[in-house]
Amino acid sequence: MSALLEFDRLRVEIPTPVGPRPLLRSVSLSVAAGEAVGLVGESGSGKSMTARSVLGMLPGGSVATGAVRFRGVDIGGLDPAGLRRLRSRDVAMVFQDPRASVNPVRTVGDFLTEVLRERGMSRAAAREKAGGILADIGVDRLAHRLKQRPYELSGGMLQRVVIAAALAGEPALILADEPTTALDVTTQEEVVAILDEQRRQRGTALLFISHDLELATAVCDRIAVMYAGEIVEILPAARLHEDARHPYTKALLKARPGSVPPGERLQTVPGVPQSAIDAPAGCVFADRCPVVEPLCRDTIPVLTAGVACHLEVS
Ligand SMILES: Nc1ncnc2c1ncn2[C@@H]1O[C@H](COP(=O)(O)OP(=O)(O)OP(=O)(O)O)[C@@H](O)[C@H]1O
Repeated sequence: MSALLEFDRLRVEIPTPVGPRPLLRSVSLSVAAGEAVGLVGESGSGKSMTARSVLGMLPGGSVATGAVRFRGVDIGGLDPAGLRRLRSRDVAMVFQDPRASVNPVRTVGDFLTEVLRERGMSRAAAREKAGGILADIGVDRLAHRLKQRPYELSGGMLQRVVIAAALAGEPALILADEPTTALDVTTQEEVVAILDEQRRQRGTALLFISHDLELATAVCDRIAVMYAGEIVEILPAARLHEDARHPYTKALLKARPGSVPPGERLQTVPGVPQSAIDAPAGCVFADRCPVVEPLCRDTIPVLTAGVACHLEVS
């Protein structure tokens, strides 16, 4: 299966007064056409940075090495027109806060038809197509909705509109960065179900960023576990519980709310989450790992057969 999207030892550094420091240490991951991959890990591990790198949205002054390839083309080598084309045609992004994605004073109809109009579709045809997608995802009173402005919609309804806009452009890939974290639990489930169903029907690939392992497992084919700027394990979502080998993945699984009987104290991953910038020289997880060995402290384990752990590679 050839990759639609491929991160090849992507490293991102920012300048600091004490010299360049990493935000991503080395990210290698591929997403096939139509595949859904979940990127999970604690806050600061670099999930958003990884997704943003696909659209060339890295912090100013940062330097990226390695490569991010879309359909085999290195995104780092695209000119501004190529990057615009990638953003408007091939890859759509859905962020955590839907209100940050929309212009507050424009109507839902204008927001939904923008990409289609840019591609030369007539206003009437674009409205019909946008309305059709809204209907597909269960939005009622279409004519009324198209005239509404973002502040008139609930967070859940607005995130549905943002997902509809992403789908309207018929991208090959959707990057969804914690798309339901800002919503209440029931709405979260509905919005995730819509994203899951619609992208399956259309054969759209998905990079689904979440700190919620259960949610990612429910909608993804594979799960990539990220820690301090590196992918430490990649495995099929259906085998996550049985096949997890990395000590960090195992710790995350134990820290899930459903992993302890009701009333018992929830386990946490011992220690504090680290970013790439303060990760140790060897294995990124060495400082918190319950089975750390001397080798782990100074030698970086390479991601081999889906896991980056010295104890798993002999
Ligand atoms: N604009 C920026 N300039 C400098 N450092 C940044 C910038 N944005 C993020 N970082 C740092 O890069 C690292 C990775 O951040 P990122 O937002 O990708 O993590 P994350 O895993 O998505 O976390 P969260 O779940 O909290 O969103 C963090 O240490 C963060 O502080």
